[in-house]
Amino acid sequence: MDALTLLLTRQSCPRLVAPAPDDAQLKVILDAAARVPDHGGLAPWEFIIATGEGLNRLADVFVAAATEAGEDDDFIAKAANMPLRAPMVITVVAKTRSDIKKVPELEQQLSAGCAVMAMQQAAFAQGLGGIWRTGSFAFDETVNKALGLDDTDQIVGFLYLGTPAIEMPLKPQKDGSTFARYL
Ligand SMILES: Cc1cc2nc3c(=O)[nH]c(=O)nc-3n(C[C@H](O)[C@H](O)[C@H](O)COP(=O)(O)O)c2cc1C
Repeated sequence: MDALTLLLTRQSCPRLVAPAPDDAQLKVILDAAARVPDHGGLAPWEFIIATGEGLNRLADVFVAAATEAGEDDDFIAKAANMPLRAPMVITVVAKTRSDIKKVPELEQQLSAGCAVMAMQQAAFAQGLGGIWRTGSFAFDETVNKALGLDDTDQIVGFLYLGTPAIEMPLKPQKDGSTFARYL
């Protein structure tokens, strides 16, 4: 797939099944993430890969967080199933530093966000599917602790990856110029 076709046809796929990205595909996905714009070369990211049993461990983390938050049984049951909606989930964490004056933390989080997008694009370009999700567990102290994150870390996405279960019709193209203006 050429670069412009990728940029102009990328879309999310919420229905994902096995197989997960294989080792070679995953390497491309992670290398694409490590290639994103990164002010100051801080590499302010961490990619936590869950597949196989790891998905059950992530489900346990979500259940613990939902329980701790006092959610009802329906939500807890939903939480237990969330990571099982794909054969691989990569939790992308912005590991920001506040002591670097020339690189505000927002820029570091944006770089981590770019990493999510780069990974989704790298998956898509290899014929895989993916969807970037967040939800309350991206902003949850219990989840952060269970994943061994620091207080200053911020989860910017759970990237669900796998093989598209269905062929997604191409969404209509939005006209980008409608969001633009000249100064
Ligand atoms: C930061 C961020 C968080 C998101 N969180 C969710 C989410 O929790 N659940 C969801 O269904 N979609 C979420 N989305 C939207 C999907 O990733 C996706 O972009 C959307 O379904 C539109 O599909 P498209 O990418 O094919 O245009 C999020 C997108 C972004 C950028």
